[in-house]
Amino acid sequence: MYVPPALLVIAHGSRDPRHAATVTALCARARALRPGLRVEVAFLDFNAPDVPRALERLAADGVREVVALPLLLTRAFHAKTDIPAVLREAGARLPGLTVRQADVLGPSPLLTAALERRLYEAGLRPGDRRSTGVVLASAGSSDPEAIAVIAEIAREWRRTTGWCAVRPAFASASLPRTADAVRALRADGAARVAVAPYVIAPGFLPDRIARGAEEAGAEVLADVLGSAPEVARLLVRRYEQAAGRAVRALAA
Ligand SMILES: C[C@@]1(CC(=O)O)c2cc3[nH]c(cc4nc(cc5[nH]c(cc(n2)[C@H]1CCC(=O)O)[C@@](C)(CC(=O)O)[C@@H]5CCC(=O)O)C(CC(=O)O)=C4CCC(=O)O)c(CCC(=O)O)c3CC(=O)O
Ligand SMILES: [Co+2]
Repeated sequence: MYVPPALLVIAHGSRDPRHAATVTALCARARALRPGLRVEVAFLDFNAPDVPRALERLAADGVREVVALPLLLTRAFHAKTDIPAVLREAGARLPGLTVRQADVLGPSPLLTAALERRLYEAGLRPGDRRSTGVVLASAGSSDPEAIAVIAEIAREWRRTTGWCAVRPAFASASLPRTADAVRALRADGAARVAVAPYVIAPGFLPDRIARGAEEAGAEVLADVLGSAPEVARLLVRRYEQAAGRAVRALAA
């Protein structure tokens, strides 16, 4: 009988307890979309279980195949270096287990849809589009590829949906900060500025984004992506893309 690979969602982790609570809620939503699929969570830092412990548990339960899905929006340090190293190391100690790393979540039209959902929940209306400048406020990275992708998402979002302007901002490692992007949008002539945090869960960096929005007087601050239904669907999609590759690899 074909048993689909288990899904191990690998989240960043945070000292802020809202982070793990949000990740847990998101995974519950993904589980509800695929009853029968085993979905577990592990954290890179700050929260338990860590990735080796979660893989040990799966192996102990007789699981043979795992899709490890980075709960990350960009292919940067954590996705390119950190997670592959952790998986290699843990996998070497669990020879009965095959672990495949799925692609990161972004970019995806589902994420843009979730950003729009959060903006409307925060009070924007469809008629506000042409007079509203939006800050795409990401966590930031020292990886230039990730920064370039965020800038491209901002351009594409503006082009396809008709916001007055969309500017990227970064909460760590890279510039501009949220407050600078809010001021730049005002200088562009936006009548109203909305900050859309492009992050998964509340925590240290999202709080920094919120402070920047407040400091520069943004009219609207959207919630984080969190357990938006579009994000839960995207988890399942990235799992299926990686699991499909696994099935083809077995057949070859
Ligand atoms: C490597 C680095 C930047 C660099 O230098 O490249 C970087 C990279 C990335 N972090 C990402 C995400 C998150 N980072 C945090 C938290 C912290 N991140 C911090 C630092 C650094 N993070 C730089 C190392 C500097 C160094 O220490 O050498 C901390 C320690 C301190 C600080 O920022 O000052 C602070 C802990 C604060 C504390 O102590 O509590 C949280 C949780 C939270 O915010 O609470 C989330 C989840 C947000 C969410 O929910 O989405 C992503 C996005 C991945 C994606 O989704 O794409 C990338 C990009 C990537 O992978 O590169
Ligand atoms: Co970080």
